[in-house]
Formats: sequence, structure tokens, C-alpha cells
Amino acid sequence: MMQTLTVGLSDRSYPIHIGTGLLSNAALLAASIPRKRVAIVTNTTIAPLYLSQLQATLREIGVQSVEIILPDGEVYKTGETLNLIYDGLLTHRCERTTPLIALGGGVIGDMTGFAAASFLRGVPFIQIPTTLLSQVDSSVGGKTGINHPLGKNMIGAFYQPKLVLADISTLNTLSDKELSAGLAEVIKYGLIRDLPFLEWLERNIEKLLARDTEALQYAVMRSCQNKAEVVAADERESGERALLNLGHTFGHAIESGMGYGNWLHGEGVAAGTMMAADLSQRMGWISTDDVLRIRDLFLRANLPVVSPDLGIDRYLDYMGLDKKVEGGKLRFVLLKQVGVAALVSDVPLALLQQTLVACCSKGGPGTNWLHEDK
Ligand SMILES: NC(=O)c1ccc[n+]([C@@H]2O[C@H](COP(=O)([O-])OP(=O)(O)OC[C@H]3O[C@@H](n4cnc5c(N)ncnc54)[C@H](O)[C@@H]3O)[C@@H](O)[C@H]2O)c1
Ligand SMILES: O=C(O)C(=O)C[C@@H](O)[C@H](O)[C@H](O)COP(=O)(O)O
Ligand SMILES: [Zn+2]
Repeated sequence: MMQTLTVGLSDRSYPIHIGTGLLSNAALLAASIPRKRVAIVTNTTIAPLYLSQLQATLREIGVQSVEIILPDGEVYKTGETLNLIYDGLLTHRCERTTPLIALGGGVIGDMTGFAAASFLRGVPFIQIPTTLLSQVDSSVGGKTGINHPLGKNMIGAFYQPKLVLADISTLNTLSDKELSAGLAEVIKYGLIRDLPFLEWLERNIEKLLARDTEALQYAVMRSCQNKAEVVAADERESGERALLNLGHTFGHAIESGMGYGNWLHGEGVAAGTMMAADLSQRMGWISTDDVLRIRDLFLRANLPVVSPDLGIDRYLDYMGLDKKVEGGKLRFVLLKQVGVAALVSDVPLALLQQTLVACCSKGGPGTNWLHEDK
């Protein structure tokens, strides 16, 4: 059964359709593609899996497609690769009304969205996310962009899609490691604002790992519901939206510091969230049992809970470029309780240093108090 949510942004509102077999659903695409031509941006891994299926569906509604096939990997989320999209669009004489379809994970979605925001000063954009992470997070909300060697997603734009089509069937070809990476962002929603969902995840994480379709569809739907509510309330991150960044101040430092692609985004988010949990405990807000509860769920999802030892100075350097920095001061998303997050600007440096030492040490968060390991 297909479910549909709406991201409510007045005249820029758009639907998120979630279900199986949606890549073959011509009617859904027809509703958002008034023109006879689209450009599909994808990569060398996804093209052989899903490109011809999507093109056949488009042909059913009389739409021809040009294809732009990029190299695969976070390491290619760069200005050079963005130029390959512009090259393709210009070579194929795409126009202001030619929609760009992102067919792929978050890397393809973020880059295609930025190309759509900037090509001819803005063309229509459709997200067809094919990883769990992109279905639960990156395809919704309009953050688009590319990385810089000094930091993640440093160049970009807020640019909303016209449609998000999350076909759960595509998750069958995803690797176990990528599926787990997506679960990090799913768990995030439970931690920041949806305790009942966190409890559901604690009961159902093994079903998700086993790719139970019903469980996956529920997790994608509930995640998108949370994200859509936050984005509708604060599209450009002047307040509440920053909470979606739980674990990302640390996680982005890990991704940049370790070299893009060596730690998956979701893996950085999991380890980074453990650092945020550890810091929340040091601030006196959550208990050691809470930290261990979070750690247990990440471990069950096959995610890392110990961060790489970049050294305190390198962590501070990378985190100093975080987009939440204000007046030169770091701001962290921390947990006031499990299920309730807040943006905090007055973290004592000594506590931050303790977290950086504790979470990069052998046992990881929690173990330095309890000397307990799994
Ligand atoms: N815009 C946002 O709000 C937002 C939110 C979260 C993450 N992100 C960004 O998203 C990126 C991570 O996205 P991701 O985790 O999807 O990684 P990804 O896009 O690199 O995809 C992961 C891997 O899976 C492959 N793949 C994709 N779909 C597949 C399928 N169905 N079957 C088999 N293989 C498939 C890809 O080719 C790639 O090798 C990061 O750059 C991150 O910064 C953005
Ligand atoms: O949509 C948001 O807002 C998020 O923060 C979602 C994050 O999961 C995502 O990784 C986002 O790209 C991070 O944004 P950034 O502004 O810190 O680059
Ligand atoms: Zn993220």
C-alpha cells in the first residue's frame, strides 16, 4: 500500500509518496511532469539497477529522458562533479522548464538539487531516493550542496523538490552497511523528538535489518513525518530545524577528518550522536543508563559507537566550521532527555574536551564510567 505525506510550505508544498513498485507507477510521475523531456541524474552503480525501469515508466507517459551518469561516491560530491551535471544539461540543451530527476542516494540527491537550484537560476527538481538514508532524510527538506575539503556540505542552497518518490523495493539491492547507515538517521528522529518511535525501533530493529517490507515502510513514513513537520515549521534552520543536526557537528568532523567516503555519513552520525549523548550526560541532563541505552540500539543496528582519534585540536578545527557556529561560538544539539533535544551554545570547553577524549578512547561512551563492553 502506498502512503502519501505532504511537506507543507504553502505554494511550494510537495508530496512524499512511500511504497513498493513506485518506479513503475506512471500516474505518480505524470502528475509532476508536465513537459515532454526530463534529465535524470544518477551514478554508475544505480544506472544499471534502476535507470531503464524509470525511463520505461516515463515513456509510458510520453516523456523522453536524457541521462547524466556520475561517478559513485561521497568523494565525488564536489564542484568538479557538479560541473559534469551542468555539462550534460547544456550539451542536451535542457531548458528552464526541463525537470531534473535525482535517482540515487543522498550524494546524487544533494548534488542534483544544487544543480537544479543553480542551472539557469532554477529548474524543477524531483527526488527519487534509493537508499534508506535518502528516503528517510536527505530527499526531504531541500538542503542541497557539495562538500569542501575543509568541511561537509559547505557550498549549497535550500531548494525544495516538487515531488519525492520513495520506492521501498529499491532497498532490496542496498548493501547491509548502507542499510545500517540509514538507520542512524532513523534513530535520530526518535532521540530528538519522537520517544514512542524510539521505543518502536528498540522492538523492531532486527526486522528492519532483515528488510521486512512493512517495517521498512513504517520507518520511512514515520521518519519523513518527523522531518516534514520540522521543515514545515523552520525551512531555513533559524531554530527548530537545527535539531535534525544531532550528532552531525561531531559526525561531519569525522567524515572530513577521515577523508570523504572512509566513514559513511550515517556511521559518522552514529558515532557523533554517541559523543553528543556523552556530552549531554556530562551537562547533567541524561543518565549513564540513557547513554548506554542509545549505545545499545546503535550496536544492534551494526553502527559504530566509538569515534576515530583525530586528536582534540583537529576535532575543534573541523567543528569550528560547522554551520551552526554563531559569533565564533560552537553550538551543539544535545539531549535534555531521551526523546527531547535542544540547541546549546554554552558548553564548557573542559566538558567538550572530556567527551572528545572519552569517546575516542578504546571502550567508547559509557565504558569509562562503567567499564562495561558488549
Ligand atoms: N540534504 C539532506 O538533508 C541530507 C540529509 C542526510 C544526508 N545527506 C547527505 O547524503 C549523503 C549520504 O547519502 P547516502 O547514505 O544515500 O549515500 P550515497 O548517496 O553515497 O549512497 C550510498 C551507496 O549506495 C549506492 N546505492 C544507492 N542506492 C542503491 C540501491 N538501491 N541499491 C544498491 N546500491 C545503491 C550508491 O551508489 C552509493 O554507493 C551524504 O553526502 C550526506 O551529507 C543530506
Ligand atoms: O535536514 C536537515 O536540516 C539536516 O540537518 C539533516 C541532516 O541529516 C543532513 O545530514 C544535513 O545535510 C546536514 O546539514 P548541514 O547543514 O549540517 O550540512
Ligand atoms: Zn545527516
